Amino acid sequence: QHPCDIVPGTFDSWMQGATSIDVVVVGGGASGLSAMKQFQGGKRKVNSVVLLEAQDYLGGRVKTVRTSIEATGKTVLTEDGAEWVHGGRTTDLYRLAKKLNGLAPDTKTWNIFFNRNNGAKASPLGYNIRRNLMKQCETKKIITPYFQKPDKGFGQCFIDRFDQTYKKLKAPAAEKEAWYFYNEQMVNKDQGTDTWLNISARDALNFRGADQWDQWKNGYDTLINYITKSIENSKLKLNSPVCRIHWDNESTDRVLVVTKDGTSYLAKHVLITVSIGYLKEHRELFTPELPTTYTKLLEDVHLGVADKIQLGWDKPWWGNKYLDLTMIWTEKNLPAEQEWLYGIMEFLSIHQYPEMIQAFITGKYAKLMEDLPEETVKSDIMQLLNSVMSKTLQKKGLSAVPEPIFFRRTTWGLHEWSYGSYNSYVSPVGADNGLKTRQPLAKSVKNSYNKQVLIWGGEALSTTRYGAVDGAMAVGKTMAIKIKNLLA
Ligand SMILES: Cc1cc2nc3c(=O)[nH]c(=O)nc-3n(C[C@H](O)[C@H](O)[C@H](O)COP(=O)(O)OP(=O)(O)OC[C@H]3O[C@@H](n4cnc5c(N)ncnc54)[C@H](O)[C@@H]3O)c2cc1C
Repeated sequence: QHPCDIVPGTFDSWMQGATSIDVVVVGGGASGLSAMKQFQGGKRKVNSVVLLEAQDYLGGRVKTVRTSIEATGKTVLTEDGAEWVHGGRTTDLYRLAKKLNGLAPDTKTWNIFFNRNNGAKASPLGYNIRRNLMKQCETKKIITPYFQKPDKGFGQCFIDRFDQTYKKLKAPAAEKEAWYFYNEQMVNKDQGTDTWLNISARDALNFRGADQWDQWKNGYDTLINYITKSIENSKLKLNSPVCRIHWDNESTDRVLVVTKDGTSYLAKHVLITVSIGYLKEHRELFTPELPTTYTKLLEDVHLGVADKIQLGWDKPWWGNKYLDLTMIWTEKNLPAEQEWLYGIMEFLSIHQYPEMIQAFITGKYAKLMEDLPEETVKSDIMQLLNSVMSKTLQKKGLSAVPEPIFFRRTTWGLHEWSYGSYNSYVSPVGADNGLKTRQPLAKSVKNSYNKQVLIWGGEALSTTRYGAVDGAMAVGKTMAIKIKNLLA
Protein backbone atom coordinates (compact mmCIF):
# COMPACT_ATOMS: atom_id res chain seq x y z
CA GLN A 1 0.00 0.00 0.00
CA HIS A 2 1.28 3.42 -0.98
CA PRO A 3 -0.50 6.79 -0.68
CA CYS A 4 -0.32 7.13 -4.47
CA ASP A 5 -2.12 3.85 -5.21
CA ILE A 6 -5.49 5.55 -5.64
CA VAL A 7 -5.99 9.03 -7.14
CA PRO A 8 -9.48 10.46 -7.70
CA GLY A 9 -10.40 11.35 -11.32
CA THR A 10 -9.54 10.18 -14.81
CA PHE A 11 -7.01 11.27 -17.41
CA ASP A 12 -9.73 13.38 -19.11
CA SER A 13 -10.89 15.06 -15.92
CA TRP A 14 -7.27 15.82 -14.90
CA MET A 15 -6.62 17.30 -18.36
CA GLN A 16 -9.74 19.45 -18.18
CA GLY A 17 -9.05 20.76 -14.70
CA ALA A 18 -5.30 21.29 -15.14
CA THR A 19 -3.57 24.58 -14.36
CA SER A 20 -1.13 25.64 -17.10
CA ILE A 21 2.31 26.34 -15.72
CA ASP A 22 5.90 26.61 -16.96
CA VAL A 23 7.59 24.38 -14.37
CA VAL A 24 6.61 21.84 -11.73
CA VAL A 25 9.32 20.85 -9.25
CA VAL A 26 8.69 17.46 -7.65
CA GLY A 27 10.20 17.22 -4.15
CA GLY A 28 11.10 19.86 -1.56
CA GLY A 29 14.49 18.61 -0.34
CA ALA A 30 17.76 20.54 -0.63
CA SER A 31 17.81 20.00 -4.40
CA GLY A 32 14.25 21.08 -5.20
CA LEU A 33 14.46 24.10 -2.89
CA SER A 34 17.78 25.23 -4.38
CA ALA A 35 16.18 25.04 -7.82
CA MET A 36 13.26 27.15 -6.61
CA LYS A 37 15.67 29.73 -5.19
CA GLN A 38 17.38 29.90 -8.57
CA PHE A 39 14.02 30.33 -10.38
CA GLN A 40 13.10 33.21 -8.10
CA GLY A 41 16.43 34.99 -8.46
CA GLY A 42 18.66 36.52 -11.13
CA LYS A 43 17.68 38.54 -14.19
CA ARG A 44 15.47 35.89 -15.79
CA LYS A 45 13.02 34.98 -13.05
CA VAL A 46 10.64 32.07 -13.56
CA ASN A 47 7.36 32.97 -11.91
CA SER A 48 5.14 30.30 -13.37
CA VAL A 49 6.45 27.52 -11.13
CA VAL A 50 5.24 25.39 -8.26
CA LEU A 51 7.03 22.93 -5.95
CA LEU A 52 5.03 19.88 -4.89
CA GLU A 53 6.26 18.10 -1.75
CA ALA A 54 4.72 14.83 -0.57
CA GLN A 55 5.38 15.31 3.13
CA ASP A 56 4.25 17.90 5.66
CA TYR A 57 7.67 19.57 5.93
CA LEU A 58 10.40 20.85 3.62
CA GLY A 59 13.92 19.42 3.68
CA GLY A 60 13.38 15.73 2.82
CA ARG A 61 16.49 13.93 4.03
CA VAL A 62 17.46 17.05 5.97
CA LYS A 63 15.23 16.55 8.99
CA THR A 64 15.96 18.27 12.29
CA VAL A 65 13.96 16.95 15.23
CA ARG A 66 13.32 18.87 18.45
CA THR A 67 12.10 16.74 21.36
CA SER A 68 10.95 18.06 24.68
CA ILE A 69 12.20 15.76 27.46
CA GLU A 70 9.80 15.46 30.35
CA ALA A 71 12.39 14.40 32.91
CA THR A 72 14.56 17.49 32.44
CA GLY A 73 12.15 20.01 30.95
CA LYS A 74 14.73 20.60 28.20
CA THR A 75 14.30 20.41 24.45
CA VAL A 76 16.97 18.44 22.61
CA LEU A 77 17.88 18.81 18.97
CA THR A 78 18.74 15.75 16.90
CA GLU A 79 19.12 15.11 13.19
CA ASP A 80 17.31 12.18 11.58
CA GLY A 81 19.13 12.81 8.32
CA ALA A 82 22.03 15.02 7.26
CA GLU A 83 24.24 16.13 10.12
CA TRP A 84 27.61 17.38 8.84
CA VAL A 85 28.54 20.13 6.41
CA HIS A 86 30.67 17.94 4.19
CA GLY A 87 32.13 18.95 0.87
CA GLY A 88 35.09 21.18 1.61
CA ARG A 89 35.30 24.84 2.42
CA THR A 90 34.72 26.22 -1.07
CA THR A 91 31.14 25.05 -1.57
CA ASP A 92 28.07 27.32 -1.63
CA LEU A 93 26.84 25.37 1.39
CA TYR A 94 29.90 26.08 3.53
CA ARG A 95 29.99 29.74 2.52
CA LEU A 96 26.32 30.10 3.38
CA ALA A 97 26.75 28.40 6.75
CA LYS A 98 29.61 30.81 7.56
CA LYS A 99 27.59 33.80 6.40
CA LEU A 100 24.69 32.80 8.63
CA ASN A 101 27.10 32.25 11.52
CA GLY A 102 25.49 28.82 11.65
CA LEU A 103 28.42 26.51 12.31
CA ALA A 104 29.02 24.91 15.69
CA PRO A 105 32.56 25.47 16.93
CA ASP A 106 34.38 22.14 17.16
CA THR A 107 35.56 22.41 20.75
CA LYS A 108 34.58 18.95 21.94
CA THR A 109 36.79 16.98 24.28
CA TRP A 110 36.25 13.25 24.27
CA ASN A 111 36.34 10.23 26.57
CA ILE A 112 37.86 7.78 24.11
CA PHE A 113 37.30 4.02 24.41
CA PHE A 114 38.41 1.09 22.26
CA ASN A 115 36.47 -1.92 23.52
CA ARG A 116 35.71 -5.46 22.51
CA ASN A 117 32.03 -6.30 22.47
CA ASN A 118 32.44 -8.23 25.75
CA GLY A 119 33.77 -5.11 27.48
CA ALA A 120 37.50 -5.96 27.45
CA LYS A 121 39.86 -3.31 26.13
CA ALA A 122 40.74 -3.52 22.43
CA SER A 123 44.10 -2.45 21.09
CA PRO A 124 43.91 1.01 19.50
CA LEU A 125 46.58 -0.15 17.02
CA GLY A 126 43.93 -1.98 15.02
CA TYR A 127 41.93 1.22 14.74
CA ASN A 128 44.62 2.78 12.57
CA ILE A 129 43.94 0.23 9.89
CA ARG A 130 40.89 2.11 8.66
CA ARG A 131 42.61 5.43 8.03
CA ASN A 132 45.60 3.63 6.60
CA LEU A 133 43.61 1.55 4.11
CA MET A 134 41.34 4.47 3.20
CA LYS A 135 44.38 6.52 2.34
CA GLN A 136 45.73 3.75 0.14
CA CYS A 137 42.45 2.92 -1.62
CA GLU A 138 41.64 6.56 -2.34
CA THR A 139 44.98 7.03 -4.09
CA LYS A 140 44.53 7.15 -7.85
CA LYS A 141 47.54 4.98 -8.61
CA ILE A 142 46.40 2.23 -6.25
CA ILE A 143 42.69 2.19 -7.08
CA THR A 144 42.95 2.57 -10.87
CA PRO A 145 43.66 -1.15 -11.57
CA TYR A 146 40.48 -1.95 -9.64
CA PHE A 147 38.30 -0.20 -12.16
CA GLN A 148 39.87 -1.51 -15.33
CA LYS A 149 37.03 -3.56 -16.80
CA PRO A 150 35.68 -5.51 -15.00
CA ASP A 151 35.37 -3.09 -12.09
CA LYS A 152 36.37 -5.19 -9.09
CA GLY A 153 34.56 -3.11 -6.49
CA PHE A 154 35.95 -0.62 -3.96
CA GLY A 155 36.10 -3.26 -1.20
CA GLN A 156 38.48 -5.49 -3.15
CA CYS A 157 41.25 -2.93 -2.65
CA PHE A 158 40.78 -3.20 1.14
CA ILE A 159 40.62 -6.98 1.04
CA ASP A 160 43.87 -7.22 -0.95
CA ARG A 161 45.76 -4.88 1.36
CA PHE A 162 44.36 -5.80 4.74
CA ASP A 163 46.77 -8.57 5.81
CA GLN A 164 49.94 -6.72 4.93
CA THR A 165 48.78 -3.44 6.46
CA TYR A 166 47.58 -5.12 9.66
CA LYS A 167 50.95 -6.82 10.04
CA LYS A 168 52.77 -3.50 9.61
CA LEU A 169 50.65 -1.90 12.32
CA LYS A 170 51.74 -4.65 14.74
CA ALA A 171 48.18 -4.96 16.01
CA PRO A 172 47.29 -8.12 18.02
CA ALA A 173 46.65 -11.27 15.97
CA ALA A 174 43.71 -12.20 18.24
CA GLU A 175 41.83 -9.11 17.05
CA LYS A 176 42.64 -9.39 13.37
CA GLU A 177 39.32 -10.86 12.26
CA ALA A 178 37.38 -8.36 14.37
CA TRP A 179 39.25 -5.36 12.91
CA TYR A 180 38.72 -6.74 9.41
CA PHE A 181 34.99 -6.87 10.06
CA TYR A 182 35.12 -3.38 11.59
CA ASN A 183 36.87 -2.04 8.54
CA GLU A 184 34.35 -3.62 6.17
CA GLN A 185 31.45 -2.22 8.17
CA MET A 186 32.94 1.27 8.30
CA VAL A 187 33.24 1.35 4.50
CA ASN A 188 29.65 0.14 4.32
CA LYS A 189 28.73 2.86 6.82
CA ASP A 190 30.18 5.59 4.62
CA GLN A 191 28.36 4.26 1.58
CA GLY A 192 25.19 2.82 3.10
CA THR A 193 25.94 -0.43 1.30
CA ASP A 194 25.25 -4.10 2.12
CA THR A 195 28.67 -5.10 0.86
CA TRP A 196 31.78 -3.12 -0.01
CA LEU A 197 32.15 -5.21 -3.17
CA ASN A 198 29.04 -3.66 -4.68
CA ILE A 199 30.53 -0.15 -4.84
CA SER A 200 32.21 0.72 -8.11
CA ALA A 201 35.90 1.44 -7.50
CA ARG A 202 35.76 4.20 -10.13
CA ASP A 203 32.73 5.86 -8.57
CA ALA A 204 34.26 5.85 -5.09
CA LEU A 205 37.27 7.70 -6.48
CA ASN A 206 35.01 10.38 -7.99
CA PHE A 207 33.70 11.34 -4.56
CA ARG A 208 35.19 14.43 -2.90
CA GLY A 209 35.21 16.05 0.50
CA ALA A 210 33.70 13.72 3.09
CA ASP A 211 36.44 14.47 5.59
CA GLN A 212 34.90 17.53 7.11
CA TRP A 213 32.91 17.52 10.31
CA ASP A 214 31.36 20.95 10.83
CA GLN A 215 27.81 20.94 12.15
CA TRP A 216 24.97 23.44 12.21
CA LYS A 217 24.74 24.81 15.73
CA ASN A 218 20.95 25.32 15.59
CA GLY A 219 20.10 22.38 13.37
CA TYR A 220 20.50 21.57 9.65
CA ASP A 221 17.05 23.04 9.08
CA THR A 222 18.67 26.48 9.48
CA LEU A 223 19.70 25.93 5.86
CA ILE A 224 16.24 24.84 4.72
CA ASN A 225 14.56 27.78 6.50
CA TYR A 226 17.03 30.20 4.94
CA ILE A 227 16.46 28.96 1.38
CA THR A 228 12.70 28.79 1.90
CA LYS A 229 12.60 32.44 2.97
CA SER A 230 13.68 33.49 -0.52
CA ILE A 231 10.79 31.58 -2.16
CA GLU A 232 7.24 32.89 -2.43
CA ASN A 233 5.16 30.86 0.03
CA SER A 234 2.27 30.23 -2.37
CA LYS A 235 4.66 28.40 -4.72
CA LEU A 236 5.46 25.73 -2.13
CA LYS A 237 2.78 23.06 -1.69
CA LEU A 238 3.20 20.63 1.20
CA ASN A 239 1.23 17.37 1.57
CA SER A 240 1.05 17.21 -2.23
CA PRO A 241 2.48 13.89 -3.39
CA VAL A 242 2.87 13.70 -7.16
CA CYS A 243 1.24 10.41 -8.09
CA ARG A 244 0.98 10.49 -11.90
CA ILE A 245 3.19 12.06 -14.54
CA HIS A 246 1.85 11.75 -18.12
CA TRP A 247 4.86 13.01 -20.02
CA ASP A 248 4.08 12.14 -23.64
CA ASN A 249 0.55 13.08 -24.66
CA GLU A 250 -1.10 13.13 -28.08
CA SER A 251 -3.11 16.31 -27.54
CA THR A 252 -0.39 18.51 -26.05
CA ASP A 253 3.38 18.92 -25.90
CA ARG A 254 3.10 19.53 -22.14
CA VAL A 255 3.32 17.16 -19.19
CA LEU A 256 0.28 16.36 -17.08
CA VAL A 257 1.22 16.19 -13.39
CA VAL A 258 -1.37 14.88 -10.93
CA THR A 259 -1.20 14.95 -7.14
CA LYS A 260 -2.76 12.55 -4.63
CA ASP A 261 -5.98 14.59 -4.31
CA GLY A 262 -6.46 14.83 -8.09
CA THR A 263 -5.11 18.40 -8.49
CA SER A 264 -3.44 18.65 -11.89
CA TYR A 265 -0.96 20.85 -13.75
CA LEU A 266 0.02 21.07 -17.43
CA ALA A 267 3.71 21.95 -17.35
CA LYS A 268 6.32 22.74 -20.00
CA HIS A 269 9.03 21.12 -17.84
CA VAL A 270 9.02 18.92 -14.74
CA LEU A 271 12.08 18.87 -12.50
CA ILE A 272 12.12 15.57 -10.60
CA THR A 273 14.21 15.57 -7.42
CA VAL A 274 12.87 12.46 -5.65
CA SER A 275 15.49 9.95 -4.47
CA ILE A 276 16.85 7.23 -6.73
CA GLY A 277 15.27 4.83 -4.22
CA TYR A 278 11.84 6.30 -4.92
CA LEU A 279 12.36 6.25 -8.69
CA LYS A 280 13.34 2.58 -8.62
CA GLU A 281 10.41 1.64 -6.38
CA HIS A 282 7.73 3.63 -8.24
CA ARG A 283 8.23 3.28 -11.98
CA GLU A 284 4.44 3.48 -12.36
CA LEU A 285 4.67 7.20 -11.55
CA PHE A 286 5.34 7.73 -15.26
CA THR A 287 2.99 7.17 -18.21
CA PRO A 288 4.20 6.02 -20.66
CA GLU A 289 6.98 4.08 -18.94
CA LEU A 290 10.34 5.82 -18.93
CA PRO A 291 12.56 5.00 -21.93
CA THR A 292 14.55 1.80 -21.41
CA THR A 293 17.77 3.76 -21.88
CA TYR A 294 16.91 5.51 -18.63
CA THR A 295 15.48 2.55 -16.70
CA LYS A 296 18.63 0.56 -17.54
CA LEU A 297 20.70 3.29 -15.90
CA LEU A 298 18.49 3.07 -12.82
CA GLU A 299 19.36 -0.62 -12.51
CA ASP A 300 23.02 0.31 -12.06
CA VAL A 301 22.66 2.80 -9.24
CA HIS A 302 21.32 2.12 -5.76
CA LEU A 303 20.42 4.19 -2.74
CA GLY A 304 22.25 3.08 0.40
CA VAL A 305 20.45 2.53 3.69
CA ALA A 306 21.91 4.10 6.82
CA ASP A 307 20.03 4.59 10.07
CA LYS A 308 20.72 6.26 13.38
CA ILE A 309 19.97 4.99 16.86
CA GLN A 310 20.07 7.74 19.46
CA LEU A 311 20.01 7.54 23.25
CA GLY A 312 20.18 10.25 25.88
CA TRP A 313 20.52 10.67 29.65
CA ASP A 314 20.42 13.71 31.93
CA LYS A 315 24.19 13.49 32.30
CA PRO A 316 26.96 11.37 30.79
CA TRP A 317 27.40 8.23 32.92
CA TRP A 318 30.75 7.22 31.35
CA GLY A 319 32.71 10.32 32.42
CA ASN A 320 32.32 14.04 32.02
CA LYS A 321 33.27 14.43 28.37
CA TYR A 322 31.79 13.53 24.99
CA LEU A 323 31.77 9.78 24.34
CA ASP A 324 33.86 8.30 21.53
CA LEU A 325 33.48 4.53 21.76
CA THR A 326 34.87 2.27 19.06
CA MET A 327 33.87 -1.36 19.44
CA ILE A 328 34.95 -4.53 17.69
CA TRP A 329 33.17 -7.87 17.52
CA THR A 330 35.66 -10.35 18.95
CA GLU A 331 32.85 -12.67 20.05
CA LYS A 332 30.15 -13.27 17.51
CA ASN A 333 27.63 -15.36 19.40
CA LEU A 334 24.38 -13.42 19.12
CA PRO A 335 21.10 -15.29 18.63
CA ALA A 336 19.64 -14.91 15.12
CA GLU A 337 17.06 -12.31 16.19
CA GLN A 338 19.79 -10.03 17.53
CA GLU A 339 22.21 -10.36 14.61
CA TRP A 340 21.33 -6.87 13.47
CA LEU A 341 23.58 -5.63 16.30
CA TYR A 342 26.67 -6.75 14.35
CA GLY A 343 26.11 -3.60 12.29
CA ILE A 344 27.02 -1.41 15.30
CA MET A 345 30.69 -0.38 15.39
CA GLU A 346 30.76 2.85 17.39
CA PHE A 347 28.84 5.13 19.71
CA LEU A 348 29.53 8.85 19.58
CA SER A 349 28.11 11.79 21.50
CA ILE A 350 26.03 13.96 19.23
CA HIS A 351 25.60 17.60 18.43
CA GLN A 352 26.16 19.84 21.42
CA TYR A 353 25.22 17.21 24.00
CA PRO A 354 27.87 15.08 25.69
CA GLU A 355 25.03 13.09 27.33
CA MET A 356 23.37 12.08 24.05
CA ILE A 357 24.92 9.33 21.95
CA GLN A 358 24.34 7.91 18.52
CA ALA A 359 25.19 4.74 16.62
CA PHE A 360 25.01 4.38 12.84
CA ILE A 361 23.81 1.16 11.30
CA THR A 362 23.84 0.47 7.60
CA GLY A 363 23.03 -1.89 4.74
CA LYS A 364 21.61 -5.32 5.57
CA TYR A 365 21.93 -4.80 9.34
CA ALA A 366 19.93 -1.55 9.13
CA LYS A 367 17.22 -3.36 7.18
CA LEU A 368 17.02 -6.07 9.87
CA MET A 369 16.80 -3.39 12.56
CA GLU A 370 14.04 -1.51 10.71
CA ASP A 371 11.86 -4.63 10.73
CA LEU A 372 11.97 -4.86 14.54
CA PRO A 373 9.63 -3.06 16.95
CA GLU A 374 11.15 0.04 18.54
CA GLU A 375 11.03 -1.50 22.05
CA THR A 376 13.08 -4.50 20.85
CA VAL A 377 15.67 -2.24 19.24
CA LYS A 378 15.92 -0.25 22.47
CA SER A 379 16.33 -3.29 24.72
CA ASP A 380 18.84 -4.95 22.34
CA ILE A 381 20.98 -1.84 22.11
CA MET A 382 20.90 -1.40 25.89
CA GLN A 383 22.05 -5.00 26.27
CA LEU A 384 24.94 -4.29 23.91
CA LEU A 385 25.92 -1.08 25.74
CA ASN A 386 25.86 -2.95 29.06
CA SER A 387 28.21 -5.55 27.64
CA VAL A 388 30.62 -3.31 25.76
CA MET A 389 30.88 -0.80 28.62
CA SER A 390 30.85 -3.36 31.46
CA LYS A 391 34.34 -2.42 32.72
CA THR A 392 33.51 1.27 32.82
CA LEU A 393 30.25 0.57 34.64
CA GLN A 394 32.19 -1.42 37.26
CA LYS A 395 34.69 1.40 37.71
CA LYS A 396 31.89 3.92 38.15
CA GLY A 397 30.14 1.64 40.66
CA LEU A 398 27.10 1.27 38.40
CA SER A 399 25.27 -2.06 38.18
CA ALA A 400 23.93 -1.26 34.71
CA VAL A 401 23.64 1.51 32.13
CA PRO A 402 20.99 3.91 33.51
CA GLU A 403 17.61 3.87 31.76
CA PRO A 404 17.78 6.45 28.94
CA ILE A 405 15.38 9.39 29.01
CA PHE A 406 15.59 9.77 25.22
CA PHE A 407 15.45 7.12 22.52
CA ARG A 408 15.00 7.47 18.77
CA ARG A 409 15.77 5.35 15.74
CA THR A 410 15.27 6.13 12.07
CA THR A 411 13.88 3.82 9.40
CA TRP A 412 15.02 5.43 6.14
CA GLY A 413 14.97 2.16 4.18
CA LEU A 414 11.24 1.73 4.77
CA HIS A 415 10.51 5.44 4.33
CA GLU A 416 7.74 5.73 1.73
CA TRP A 417 9.13 8.94 0.20
CA SER A 418 12.85 8.01 0.23
CA TYR A 419 13.47 4.21 0.30
CA GLY A 420 16.99 4.82 1.53
CA SER A 421 19.33 7.32 3.09
CA TYR A 422 22.47 8.50 1.39
CA ASN A 423 25.05 7.80 -1.26
CA SER A 424 23.29 6.76 -4.38
CA TYR A 425 26.18 4.53 -5.41
CA VAL A 426 27.04 3.03 -8.79
CA SER A 427 27.58 -0.73 -8.75
CA PRO A 428 30.65 -2.31 -10.43
CA VAL A 429 28.31 -3.64 -13.15
CA GLY A 430 26.96 -0.13 -13.60
CA ALA A 431 30.46 1.28 -14.07
CA ASP A 432 31.23 -1.42 -16.63
CA ASN A 433 27.95 -0.57 -18.40
CA GLY A 434 29.18 3.00 -18.86
CA LEU A 435 28.22 4.92 -15.72
CA LYS A 436 31.72 6.35 -15.30
CA THR A 437 30.30 9.65 -14.13
CA ARG A 438 26.73 10.65 -13.26
CA GLN A 439 26.27 12.55 -16.55
CA PRO A 440 24.12 9.85 -18.24
CA LEU A 441 21.70 9.97 -15.28
CA ALA A 442 21.29 13.71 -15.78
CA LYS A 443 20.17 13.40 -19.42
CA SER A 444 16.65 14.79 -19.68
CA VAL A 445 13.82 12.87 -21.35
CA LYS A 446 12.23 14.24 -24.53
CA ASN A 447 8.62 13.65 -25.57
CA SER A 448 7.33 12.96 -29.10
CA TYR A 449 7.34 16.73 -29.78
CA ASN A 450 11.11 16.66 -29.18
CA LYS A 451 10.71 18.78 -26.05
CA GLN A 452 12.91 18.14 -23.01
CA VAL A 453 10.05 17.60 -20.60
CA LEU A 454 11.51 15.53 -17.75
CA ILE A 455 14.57 17.08 -16.12
CA TRP A 456 16.31 15.13 -13.38
CA GLY A 457 17.57 16.59 -10.09
CA GLY A 458 18.63 15.34 -6.65
CA GLU A 459 21.87 14.27 -4.98
CA ALA A 460 22.35 11.14 -7.12
CA LEU A 461 23.26 13.23 -10.16
CA SER A 462 26.31 14.87 -8.64
CA THR A 463 29.44 13.05 -9.82
CA THR A 464 31.69 14.36 -7.05
CA ARG A 465 29.24 15.06 -4.22
CA TYR A 466 26.53 12.41 -4.57
CA GLY A 467 24.84 11.53 -1.33
CA ALA A 468 25.50 14.91 0.24
CA VAL A 469 23.53 18.08 0.82
CA ASP A 470 25.89 20.35 -1.06
CA GLY A 471 25.80 17.98 -4.05
CA ALA A 472 22.00 18.02 -4.00
CA MET A 473 21.99 21.83 -3.85
CA ALA A 474 24.47 22.18 -6.71
CA VAL A 475 22.45 19.84 -8.95
CA GLY A 476 19.22 21.74 -8.15
CA LYS A 477 20.82 25.04 -9.10
CA THR A 478 22.35 23.68 -12.33
CA MET A 479 19.09 22.11 -13.47
CA ALA A 480 17.12 25.30 -12.76
CA ILE A 481 19.57 27.22 -14.97
CA LYS A 482 19.09 24.58 -17.66
CA ILE A 483 15.30 25.01 -17.48
CA LYS A 484 15.65 28.81 -17.59
CA ASN A 485 17.62 28.39 -20.83
CA LEU A 486 15.00 26.04 -22.26
CA LEU A 487 12.25 28.55 -21.45
CA ALA A 488 14.13 31.51 -22.94
C1 LIG B 1 20.82 9.25 7.98
C2 LIG B 1 21.36 10.24 6.99
C3 LIG B 1 22.54 10.91 7.26
C4 LIG B 1 23.06 11.82 6.33
N1 LIG B 1 24.19 12.52 6.65
C5 LIG B 1 24.61 13.49 5.81
C6 LIG B 1 25.63 14.38 6.22
O1 LIG B 1 26.13 14.31 7.34
N2 LIG B 1 26.06 15.34 5.34
C7 LIG B 1 25.49 15.47 4.09
O2 LIG B 1 25.92 16.34 3.32
N3 LIG B 1 24.49 14.65 3.70
C8 LIG B 1 24.03 13.68 4.53
N4 LIG B 1 22.97 12.91 4.18
C9 LIG B 1 22.48 12.97 2.79
C10 LIG B 1 21.61 14.19 2.51
O3 LIG B 1 20.62 14.30 3.50
C11 LIG B 1 20.95 14.00 1.14
O4 LIG B 1 21.94 13.71 0.16
C12 LIG B 1 20.23 15.26 0.66
O5 LIG B 1 19.48 15.83 1.69
C13 LIG B 1 19.35 14.86 -0.51
O6 LIG B 1 18.61 15.97 -0.98
P1 LIG B 1 17.66 15.80 -2.24
O7 LIG B 1 16.92 17.06 -2.40
O8 LIG B 1 18.43 15.26 -3.38
O9 LIG B 1 16.65 14.60 -1.84
P2 LIG B 1 15.57 14.53 -0.68
O10 LIG B 1 16.01 15.27 0.51
O11 LIG B 1 15.23 13.10 -0.52
O12 LIG B 1 14.33 15.31 -1.30
C14 LIG B 1 13.39 14.70 -2.13
C15 LIG B 1 12.00 15.13 -1.69
O13 LIG B 1 11.06 14.53 -2.58
C16 LIG B 1 9.92 14.22 -1.83
N5 LIG B 1 9.15 13.24 -2.61
C17 LIG B 1 9.39 11.92 -2.80
N6 LIG B 1 8.46 11.40 -3.59
C18 LIG B 1 7.61 12.40 -3.92
C19 LIG B 1 6.44 12.48 -4.72
N7 LIG B 1 5.95 11.41 -5.36
N8 LIG B 1 5.81 13.68 -4.83
C20 LIG B 1 6.29 14.79 -4.21
N9 LIG B 1 7.38 14.75 -3.43
C21 LIG B 1 8.04 13.58 -3.30
C22 LIG B 1 10.45 13.69 -0.54
O14 LIG B 1 9.47 13.76 0.48
C23 LIG B 1 11.63 14.64 -0.29
O15 LIG B 1 11.26 15.74 0.50
C24 LIG B 1 22.39 12.04 5.11
C25 LIG B 1 21.18 11.39 4.85
C26 LIG B 1 20.65 10.51 5.78
C27 LIG B 1 19.31 9.87 5.52
